[in-house]
Amino acid sequence: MTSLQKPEYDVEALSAVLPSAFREAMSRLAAAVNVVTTDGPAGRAGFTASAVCSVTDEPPTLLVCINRRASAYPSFADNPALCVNVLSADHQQVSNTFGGKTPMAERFAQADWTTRETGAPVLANALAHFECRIGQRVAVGTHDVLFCEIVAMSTCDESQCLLYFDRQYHQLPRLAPGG
Ligand SMILES: NC(=O)c1ccc[n+]([C@@H]2O[C@H](COP(=O)([O-])OP(=O)(O)OC[C@H]3O[C@@H](n4cnc5c(N)ncnc54)[C@H](O)[C@@H]3O)[C@@H](O)[C@H]2O)c1
Ligand SMILES: Cc1cc2c(cc1C)N(C[C@H](O)[C@H](O)[C@H](O)COP(=O)(O)O)c1[nH]c(=O)[nH]c(=O)c1N2
Repeated sequence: MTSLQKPEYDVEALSAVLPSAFREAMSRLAAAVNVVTTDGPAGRAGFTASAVCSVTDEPPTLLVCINRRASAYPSFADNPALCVNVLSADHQQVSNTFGGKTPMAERFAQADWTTRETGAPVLANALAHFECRIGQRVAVGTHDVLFCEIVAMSTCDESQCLLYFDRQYHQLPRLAPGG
């Protein structure tokens, strides 16, 4: 299903909490950093996203939250597929470029890309990539939550993890098995 659904709770009541206080508290929630990409009839686009989460493994599904004001939004609104590229520690500059006010062509020129199952750009040397068909789209406040069914994946065991915590990037090393 691809229709936009209304949330079942009261967004007005939630907005009593100041956005600035919410962001301050959220800055303590360390998150993996991803570049989410799409291509198709509505054009190629990508943006840096920390709001990415596993939903269920039956069927394998994740969610992505995208601000409707983002320049990438029109492409994600109308294309049927996306790719979540999980960034490695080597991708900090890629994250900055896709998270800033940079034209799309310049963003993609920063790194090497391939296409596989869906046509959404797949980032070379990402820690993992999840190619997805976008299913339900739910509007919540300023963002759309995209529920994404996985159609292809890959992982890479060579690199360290890139984390965003306290408004700064951090590198998390891979431990030896059992370590
Ligand atoms: N979910 C998001 O949309 C999101 C997440 C992270 C960063 N950003 C954007 O990146 C820029 C730098 O962010 P920062 O972390 O350095 O400082 P910040 O103070 O803007 O954000 C702190 C934390 O609050 C959350 N957040 C920020 N903006 C949000 C939004 N519009 N909706 C929902 N959650 C939001 C994120 O968890 C973020 O890490 C800002 O423009 C911010 O809006 C957006
Ligand atoms: C570390 C980090 C994490 C996120 C972001 C930024 C950064 C630096 N941004 C913001 C998003 O990448 C940014 O708004 C756009 O790429 C730039 O906006 P324009 O494309 O110029 O409109 C962001 N935006 C969003 O809609 N959902 C998200 O989960 C995140 N997460």
